[in-house]
Amino acid sequence: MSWLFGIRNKGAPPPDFNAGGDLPPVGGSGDDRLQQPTMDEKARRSAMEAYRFDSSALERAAAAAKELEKSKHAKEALELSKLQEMTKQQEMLAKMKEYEAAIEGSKVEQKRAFEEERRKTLAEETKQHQQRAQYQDQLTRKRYEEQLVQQQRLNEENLRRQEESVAKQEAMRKATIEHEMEVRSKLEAKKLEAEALAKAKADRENQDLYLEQLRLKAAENRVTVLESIKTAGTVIGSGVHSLLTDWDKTLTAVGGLSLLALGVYTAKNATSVSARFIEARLGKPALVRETSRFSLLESLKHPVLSIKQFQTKPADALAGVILEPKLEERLRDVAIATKNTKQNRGMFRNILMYGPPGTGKTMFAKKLAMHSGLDYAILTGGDIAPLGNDAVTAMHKVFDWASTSRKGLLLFIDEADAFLRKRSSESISESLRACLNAFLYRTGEQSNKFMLVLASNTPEQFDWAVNDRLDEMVEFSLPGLEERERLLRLYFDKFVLEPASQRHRRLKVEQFDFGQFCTEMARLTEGMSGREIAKLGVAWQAAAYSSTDGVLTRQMAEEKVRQALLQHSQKVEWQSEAERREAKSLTYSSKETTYALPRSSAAIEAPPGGPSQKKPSPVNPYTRR
Ligand SMILES: Nc1ncnc2c1ncn2[C@@H]1O[C@H](COP(=O)(O)OP(=O)(O)OP(=O)(O)O)[C@@H](O)[C@H]1O
Repeated sequence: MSWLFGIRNKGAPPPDFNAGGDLPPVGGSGDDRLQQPTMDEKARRSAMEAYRFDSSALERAAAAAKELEKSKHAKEALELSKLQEMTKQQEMLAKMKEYEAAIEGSKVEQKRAFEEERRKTLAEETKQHQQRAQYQDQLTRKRYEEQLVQQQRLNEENLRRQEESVAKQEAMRKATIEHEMEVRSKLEAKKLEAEALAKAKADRENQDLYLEQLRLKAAENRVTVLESIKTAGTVIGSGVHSLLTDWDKTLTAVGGLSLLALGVYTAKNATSVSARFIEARLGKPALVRETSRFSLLESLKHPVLSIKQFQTKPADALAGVILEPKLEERLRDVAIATKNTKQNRGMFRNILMYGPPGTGKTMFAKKLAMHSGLDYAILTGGDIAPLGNDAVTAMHKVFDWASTSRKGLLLFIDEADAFLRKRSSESISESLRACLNAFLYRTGEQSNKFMLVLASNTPEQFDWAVNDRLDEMVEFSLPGLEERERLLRLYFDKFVLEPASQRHRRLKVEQFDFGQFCTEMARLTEGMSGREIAKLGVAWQAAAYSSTDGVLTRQMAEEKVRQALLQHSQKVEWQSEAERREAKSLTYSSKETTYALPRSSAAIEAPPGGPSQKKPSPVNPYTRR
């Protein structure tokens, strides 16, 4: 029924206004479509449409009203339609409100955009202001700089003018002075000439007078000297006469003179003896580099160190020294013999320790001294040559000092070949020869005060007399595979594991098989000395400390070994070069206890296959495999 109130259902078909009309249908059948309307016809139809009135709707409305009147639900229908109308109106109102809100929103948006635009404009204006101000500032600066330049130019011009005028004045003044000097010198010359002439004239006139004066002065002088000699002779003569005639006086004079001479002589000798005594007991000789012996001066200088030295107890002579088992056995015998000698106050034996550097010679000598309850003193042969003529005195001082030791002294001379060379050798200087003689003199007899331990890398250079004084010769060779492994373990433990176990240290170690690692590295480090392996331990520690987290990884440790090997091969190359030049012995027999089997330099230079063959890779000639 909605169509009655002008509401048409979407699905309902539109009323057929053409039904029964005289207008032709718009669509039509296929035949009608063939007959297309003409243009006039179309115009006419549209004009008719404008004035046409549809009366069928009214008719239907009337019929419906009638029907409604008859219906008993007419009132409810009306109410319902009213309600529908109100609902629609409310919906329309809500939509209007929405539109209004949208309009308000758009106004706000418009205002915001406007404000944004205004802000941008303001910023742009400010920027332009700034640019203008900068530009003006630049202009002002430029102007100021130009003014400055102009001012400077003016100043320079003024200065130049002033300088010119000063130079002119100076030139004038100089010319005046020169003229004045010229005039004055001419006057002076004339004056001098006149004076000389006048003096010459006067001298000529007074010549006789001068000669007379000189003669008188000489006669007076002669008389005075003769008188003085006569008086002195009389006085001394009468003195000697009275001394000789009076016996008491003669005796007193002789006695007094003798006493005076004796006093001077005694004082001189007593001073030097007491000085030597004090020096021998209190101070250590300058040649001694390091000593465990107590000395008052040293203990005052290093009190803590001295107390520590007192507290150290005799330790095992081979503790921490890793050597070939046979050598260890031999050294242990040496240590026991030394200890017993000390205890029984026997005569000490002199030992020579030879072999490549860094194989533990010094280390063992120190431990030997401590083990036997002796003091030790370390000297270096290289310190003696620079002393020149004083070397002999210094050498005597060392032995004097050694002889005063109460505990007994192990005198360790490192690099002994530096001054104990063959006396026939040309390279030994006169003072070194004298020093060697002094050494030989002081070591000619066995001593129960000191034990002599010599260390050398080239013992074949020793003088025969030195060799004659040696009781035992021990060779220290480079560590073999087993010893290297033990050394690696020792220093890995000392420098890495031990610090890592201490909480306050920053050092840590990654978890890996340390034993396996040391075994592998021992195979790689062939030819390295004990010192080089000890340094490798320090390098591991340093690597850990230098890492960000303080952790030593296996990779880092391996890298350090690789670097140490590279450095080692480089050192060996240098060493062989130097030794070739000096034609020194390069090899030691590791098995025998004899030494000095010099190899000819040609043998080193030329590889077995002839000189044209490839140079052998640098292998340490001391290596024991
Ligand atoms: N056999 C070894 N066992 C343990 N450590 C060793 C050994 N050899 C060398 N070292 C280490 O190397 C360092 C130096 O050794 P040492 O001074 O005893 O060598 P050296 O043979 O006297 O050398 P040089 O001939 O150059 O004086 C020692 O402090 C020690 O850390």
